[in-house]
Amino acid sequence: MEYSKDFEVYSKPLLKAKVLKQVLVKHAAMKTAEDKFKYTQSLFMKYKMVRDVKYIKRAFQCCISLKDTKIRICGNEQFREKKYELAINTYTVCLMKGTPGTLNYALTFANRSAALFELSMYSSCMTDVQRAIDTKMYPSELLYKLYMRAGNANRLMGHSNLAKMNYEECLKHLVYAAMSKRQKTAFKTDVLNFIDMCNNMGNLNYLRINDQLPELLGGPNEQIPAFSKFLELRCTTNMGRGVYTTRDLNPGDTVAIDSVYICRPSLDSLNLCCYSRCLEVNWAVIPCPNCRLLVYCNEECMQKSYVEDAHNLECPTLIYAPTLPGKTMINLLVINWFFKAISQMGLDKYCSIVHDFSKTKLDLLTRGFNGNGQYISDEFLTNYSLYNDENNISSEVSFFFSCIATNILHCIIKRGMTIPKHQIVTVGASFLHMVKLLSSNAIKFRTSWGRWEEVFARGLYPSICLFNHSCDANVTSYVLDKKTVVLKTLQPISKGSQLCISYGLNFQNNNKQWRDLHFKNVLKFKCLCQPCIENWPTIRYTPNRLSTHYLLNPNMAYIVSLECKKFLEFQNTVAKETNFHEEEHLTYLINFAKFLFINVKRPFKLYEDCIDMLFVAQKTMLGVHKESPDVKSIINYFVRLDYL
Ligand SMILES: C[S@@+](CC[C@H](N)C(=O)[O-])C[C@H]1O[C@@H](n2cnc3c(N)ncnc32)[C@H](O)[C@@H]1O
Repeated sequence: MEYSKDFEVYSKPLLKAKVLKQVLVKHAAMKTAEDKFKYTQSLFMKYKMVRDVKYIKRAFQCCISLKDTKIRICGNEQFREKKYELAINTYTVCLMKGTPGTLNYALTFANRSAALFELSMYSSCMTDVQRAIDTKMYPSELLYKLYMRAGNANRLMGHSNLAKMNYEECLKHLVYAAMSKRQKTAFKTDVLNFIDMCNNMGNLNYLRINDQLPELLGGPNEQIPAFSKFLELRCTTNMGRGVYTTRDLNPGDTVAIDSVYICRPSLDSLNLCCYSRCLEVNWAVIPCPNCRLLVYCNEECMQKSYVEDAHNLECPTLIYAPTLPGKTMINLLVINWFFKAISQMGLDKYCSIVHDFSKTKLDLLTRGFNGNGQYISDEFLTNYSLYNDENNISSEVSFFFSCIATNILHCIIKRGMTIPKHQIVTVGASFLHMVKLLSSNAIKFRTSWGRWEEVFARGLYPSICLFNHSCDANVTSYVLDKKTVVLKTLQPISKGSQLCISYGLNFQNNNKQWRDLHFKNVLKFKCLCQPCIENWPTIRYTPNRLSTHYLLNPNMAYIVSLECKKFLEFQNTVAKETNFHEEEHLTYLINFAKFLFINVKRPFKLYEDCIDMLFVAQKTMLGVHKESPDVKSIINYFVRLDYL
């Protein structure tokens, strides 16, 4: 089983009592979530299955058991070894462990600013310099260094006036520096040279490209405002609901823009602001001083998250989150979802809504729509009614999910929340529903740093969840910022066809055998897309040369071969240019894709190549690479979104 290691926590006492088998059978036979929860709760009491260990250390933080000053020293060593990313994270851990307003806190901000500077993250560096100064604890004999760093950061960002002010402050504080007269004179000369440089360079302002959201094709859909007006939901017996188009679509059309409902980071990720309306990647974060687990860009994001994300309510429970069995991000999402919901509607209303939901049999095409017939991404019931693949999970996983739900509820109560007796089962059953729903619907954000990849957050986007998967996706997602995902068509799509995204697998790179295995083990459904049904070869085995075999219309042979030759030239020349993502190239790629779409049979190598190029070109046009105001960030941060 996928969760076997974690499952042991709960299965061990049952195995010891020789009852596991019958428990699984009995649990599987129960029809409702409420019955499953009640039964699991009774087992928890009888066999003492609760897991409520406060976290001792987080996976990433080998040094968390050290005192905060020692952690900073550890960061300094990593800095000296030029492991700047690691050093930044170690300093962040030090802030989590430390006490605001102390000397060590001030020094940590200052040291982190130095590492940020080395990675050319100048605006984050400036933020930390300012924080170090604001503590008023930073040693006065070292202040000149901070101002020098601030001057350099501002100068390199093109803010010459600000840089000059920093350099002047630096000179003022140089008198307190513990260095010889000669050293001071040499240092002063350097600073004056920098001031001269600032005088000659003027004041640059970096442009942030494409900050605006693209517009939905034809405007928003009346029923599902996150969709273009040309999309509709339809239901089929083998795929359930799916998204279809009511007119022909071109590659590049914006068909959906969805906002995150809830999102939670991996606890090993120390660079993502946890405020759900921000979710920016930020290397100069501050931790929540209470749970010391979630981090934020600044005080403002933290305060907003306390109120809007109900972090003030969930915070005490989070102390158990890292040691709870199961997938930590899913557990965090359940906790966050519950507290967000009760902060908006109160516990009584919450219980009445989830109870009614469990008793009502909903039509597939109307579930999730509110009383006005609309499907709204940030409404509770829209999300709570998402597809739940409970029929596809094994009896072990199903019981394991019940255990997680029971354990989360136990932790919440243990940390001080009062839930009246008559509501306990309703709340517990709702947790079970959420665990299942989130396990199959919460989208993963991955980053790649060179070859290394990590899932750094998971979030729920209810409108994107309506799209089915294809190993030949004709729609792709672009994560503008983590709170907004834009879906654009990647291929021509004929009127009446289904729009599909990729859940992380494609026929080009993954052969059918490999895909089948992943569908069975991870995604838990049998894929019914065209490449799977027709067993398309991977791109490696798709010949490059045009033959009559590929032509849909033999009369077009000459023109098709001419256009293919032109495309090969385009590939060769444009790939060598650095500015190939310009609008005219995008238009050329769109037209070539449309031309091949009606004239050749797939899979066809040049068509697939063209779609690959379109993906990159669209991404650049959307400015997805901009990521942070640190223009020259050397870390090529990249976000990919999938379910796998
Ligand atoms: C996120 S939901 C997609 C929307 C869902 N069809 C609904 O009715 O709400 C994912 C589920 O849709 C179904 N599905 C998606 N893509 C499929 C495919 N290519 N073949 C078969 N079933 C698919 C599977 O049951 C899968 O677990």
